[in-house]
Amino acid sequence: MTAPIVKIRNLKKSYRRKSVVDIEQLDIQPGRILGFIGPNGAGKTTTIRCLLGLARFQGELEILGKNPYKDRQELLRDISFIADTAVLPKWITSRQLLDYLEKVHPNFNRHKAEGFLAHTDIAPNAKVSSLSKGMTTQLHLALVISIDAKLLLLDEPTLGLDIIYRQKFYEQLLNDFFDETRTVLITTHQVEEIETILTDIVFINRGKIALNLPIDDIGQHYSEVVVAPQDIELARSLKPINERKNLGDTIMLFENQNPRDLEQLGTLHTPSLSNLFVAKFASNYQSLGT
Ligand SMILES: Nc1ncnc2c1ncn2[C@@H]1O[C@H](COP(=O)(O)OP(=O)(O)OP(=O)(O)O)[C@@H](O)[C@H]1O
Repeated sequence: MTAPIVKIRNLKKSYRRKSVVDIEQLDIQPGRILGFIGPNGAGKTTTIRCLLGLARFQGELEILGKNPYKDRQELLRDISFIADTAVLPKWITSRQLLDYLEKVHPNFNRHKAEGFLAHTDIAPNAKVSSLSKGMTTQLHLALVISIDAKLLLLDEPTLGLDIIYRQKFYEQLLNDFFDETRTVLITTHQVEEIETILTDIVFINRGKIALNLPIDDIGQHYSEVVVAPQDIELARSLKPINERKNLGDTIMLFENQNPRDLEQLGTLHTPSLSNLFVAKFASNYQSLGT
């Protein structure tokens, strides 16, 4: 096996003695697109800040064999990122941004960025202050995926973008950025949009990893069954982790249950990422009456 791009062992981060990240172990190999998914306040952004060397942490964290806090300067050649609070200076124009990055970043490909921007309405002389929120994000994304980085960290990258551009962005990410030498980590609450491009999912809840699986293995561990009315009590006895109603049907989601037992109850299918998310985290929201 090749060396992981990201290696985490006992990563801990607290704010005012409150533990917000506590990840025992996580390795991310090159050539993977990992969805880093969790409820609000789960610790996703804090973990990304640690990966970027922007926050001190306890434990072991290596990116390309280096410590992001100590070797930040060196690592920034190989890491590209967009933060959920992404801001660009208001006074700068799109062209000036390209000029700047070309000068300061050895791995920035101006030609590529211009190609991405050609598909938007952003004029080279447009100041950031004159762009809409979504256009600013488009500009930022075009810059970020034009950096020849080994690791791309995307924290809610498509926030504020319309649906067509969101789809286009993920297409570009796959076709024009991603290859087997690179790694992408994406956090988003719009899980259904990234489901088809992910190779792996990591669910994080209250700072801890709740699930870490290649996307193709979900079906080996999780099954959804539309349960026939007469079998509902029997199905409940197999302890589904979630039960929901859909147009009068009762659908139950099971974790690590024998498929032969489940087949007696109805047709099995692999749950979508959003249904799996709800099943795993609905208990966080019980106080909301869900
Ligand atoms: N600078 C800070 N000072 C104190 N607490 C913080 C700070 N940054 C984050 N936290 C706390 O750490 C926890 C994790 O926050 P984080 O932003 O990592 O969550 P998240 O998973 O990215 O959430 P969301 O999906 O809502 O963006 C939260 O309880 C948050 O209040």
